[in-house]
Amino acid sequence: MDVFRIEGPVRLSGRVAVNGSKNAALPIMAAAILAEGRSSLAGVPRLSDVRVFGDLLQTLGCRVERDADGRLEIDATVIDNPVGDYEIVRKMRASVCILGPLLARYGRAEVSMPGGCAIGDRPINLHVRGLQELGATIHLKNGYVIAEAPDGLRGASIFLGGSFGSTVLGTANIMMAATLAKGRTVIESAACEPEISDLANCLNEMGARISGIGSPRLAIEGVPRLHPVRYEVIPDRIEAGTFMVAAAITRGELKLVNCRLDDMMAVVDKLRSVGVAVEPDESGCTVAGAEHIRPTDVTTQPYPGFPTDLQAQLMALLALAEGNSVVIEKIFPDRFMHVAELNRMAADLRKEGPAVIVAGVKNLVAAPVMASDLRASAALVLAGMAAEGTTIINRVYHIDRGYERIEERLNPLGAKIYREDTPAP
Ligand SMILES: CC(=O)N[C@H]1[C@@H](OP(=O)(O)OP(=O)(O)OC[C@H]2O[C@@H](n3ccc(=O)[nH]c3=O)[C@H](O)[C@@H]2O)O[C@H](CO)[C@@H](O)[C@@H]1O
Ligand SMILES: C=C(OP(=O)(O)O)C(=O)O
Repeated sequence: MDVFRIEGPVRLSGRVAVNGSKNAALPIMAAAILAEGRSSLAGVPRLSDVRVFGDLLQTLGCRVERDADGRLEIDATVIDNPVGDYEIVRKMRASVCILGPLLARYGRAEVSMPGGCAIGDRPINLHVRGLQELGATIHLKNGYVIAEAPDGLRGASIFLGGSFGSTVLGTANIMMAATLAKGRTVIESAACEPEISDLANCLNEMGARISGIGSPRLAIEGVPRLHPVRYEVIPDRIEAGTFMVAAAITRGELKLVNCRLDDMMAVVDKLRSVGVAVEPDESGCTVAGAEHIRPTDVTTQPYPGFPTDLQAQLMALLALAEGNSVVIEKIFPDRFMHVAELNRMAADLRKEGPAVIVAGVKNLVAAPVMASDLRASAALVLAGMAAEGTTIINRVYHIDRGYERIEERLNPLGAKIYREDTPAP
């Protein structure tokens, strides 16, 4: 099993290109199911989540391969096994978004319930209810969601709100299903995340008729069929945010290219408020750390608020601020697995329900730590680059889910991150 050995502290400088977005690419890969034929996607990052999703599509009957230019080609001419197998689906939450497209194209889908994971409870009740409102019958058998619509789906008005805001993948699932439904669907309280807008734009390129893109009210006029697409996914705003914090926590300076600051207003605003300089330019921005980081309060929220997927990384930075900060997690109130690990590195963090009080310390100190989930692992890499000494991060397969060979991208900028193989215990 791979571990990271990180030597710190370092100061990063240089230019780094942000990859295509994982959380846009995965639902867009699912959208390829909706059209008979071969779709071609650019900007799909080479991540373990993408490989797993490709394996899932292949089990359905699709052919998935990279072409010579690195585009991901998905041939969905044949879908002959509309089953999302437990062994694959359990690895990744996004697998659940094959449910809507399979149901719409094939009239039936059996998809294993995605398990809970280290970031807390992750129900799919809103996905199920939305699909039922489109006319599907749904029941649970042996841990599988069995969804059927032999006579097709029909448009409906669907409300997707909850106390936490909306559901991102739930919006994706229902929007995809509705593209082939008879009549008009309106999704109220739809997720407004840029990844949902990217999916909607891709679906429209496939012949769908979706309006209200980027707003909480999506209207979808059903069409009889969609066609395959050539499409390029948007840059990953979470990877970009992670690189921004990397510049800040190492008091370095990074130029980010392929970065859409317009998708990151809350992040940029928060970083500026603690003293980090973010200067936009034609292809992205330059981010420069400060010798002194100011404390702040931050609450994670649905887009356009501060994203939960950057909460752990920001907390690593605030651990070094001059004073006390408060981090409140409103989307996944238990998403704090990084707290104990950062404390092992001499941070001073105290969890109080869905909040963490961060008492800034002068220095972090290297330690052996455990990666528990994707963004918690990213926070540990960031902390490791700032800490004095040798940090060992176990279970780095979590970080490979969402960051492509992160050590090979940070080391040319001055990081000292070494991937080492340790025998399983
Ligand atoms: C692959 C992908 O894109 N994952 C992202 C997606 O996850 P995902 O789409 O799974 O997250 P959701 O937006 O669905 O979850 C938001 C909140 O809604 C609740 N909920 C969700 C569905 C449901 O049927 N019932 C329900 O109660 C969840 O428990 C959570 O409290 O959005 C999250 C919130 O921005 C991000 O952290 C994840 O990185
Ligand atoms: C939580 C994440 O992904 P997933 O929803 O696939 O677990 C993430 O990208 O931060």
